[in-house]
Amino acid sequence: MRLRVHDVSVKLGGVPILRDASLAAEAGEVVGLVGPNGSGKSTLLRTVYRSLRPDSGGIRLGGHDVWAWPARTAARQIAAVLQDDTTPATMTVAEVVELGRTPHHGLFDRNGPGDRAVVREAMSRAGVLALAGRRFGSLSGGERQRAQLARALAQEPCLLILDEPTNHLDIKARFELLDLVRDLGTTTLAVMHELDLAARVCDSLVVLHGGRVAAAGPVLEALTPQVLRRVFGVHARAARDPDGIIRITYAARPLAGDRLTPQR
Ligand SMILES: Nc1ncnc2c1ncn2[C@@H]1O[C@H](COP(=O)(O)OP(=O)(O)OP(=O)(O)O)[C@@H](O)[C@H]1O
Repeated sequence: MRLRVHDVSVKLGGVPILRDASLAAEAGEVVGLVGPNGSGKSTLLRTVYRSLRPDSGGIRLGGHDVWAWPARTAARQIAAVLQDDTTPATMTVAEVVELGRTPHHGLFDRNGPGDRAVVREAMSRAGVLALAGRRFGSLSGGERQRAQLARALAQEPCLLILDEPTNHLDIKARFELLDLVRDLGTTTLAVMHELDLAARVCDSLVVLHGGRVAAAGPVLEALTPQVLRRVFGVHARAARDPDGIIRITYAARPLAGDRLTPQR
């Protein structure tokens, strides 16, 4: 489903955190939200998954105002995998993933055969089927991350929200998870810190800086040397290599060909 965030502004404690932030994700696209620490990425995500109502602007999913939906409708449409995880440690992985089915029926209704098949498939895709009987609290950081993703997949959402999805994952697991996200075909908005990984998985990027959108578009259009320097404070260049993979080269000094403001 197509996502539109238009002119979202948020103040927290009287301080402007987001200023007229807009972004778009077409149906099935993976859009990366990148920017330095404190630029407002998590705050913007919160307005989309309805944990924080924007002061102005709006969020539309498939043409519907997500803030006008009843909570249950929104829970069926939007799944979020977040860092601040409050999942009870005593629940098994299977029970955690089953929670993803709750918006599709009542909290106290039992899962039917259809639900159980969805849960099993979600665990299989996220690579946690072998952990189904393990207590959530006994999992490693990466295993928890995959269990949370399985719960989100079991929700069968139209929009997937990911906050630093590769945190805690080893390098192989990072690539596996990002390839899985790509293959889902679900509209996805993901906060990502590692620009190389964002470039690999995302159809387009939105660069936040001081609560405003500083650049947006296909990866190579968004991550220009100027944006990398002005927003992230690094000398770097993004380029597609002969394998078709976008790589980012970082340097201690300005790279040849960079246009720099003359130094006094
Ligand atoms: N309740 C609050 N009151 C005041 N300021 C807040 C509040 N919550 C967040 N902020 C501030 O809003 C700004 C944006 O925070 P946010 O978590 O959205 O940034 P971020 O880009 O996700 O950062 P990071 O990359 O470090 O996770 C930060 O300066 C943060 O300190």
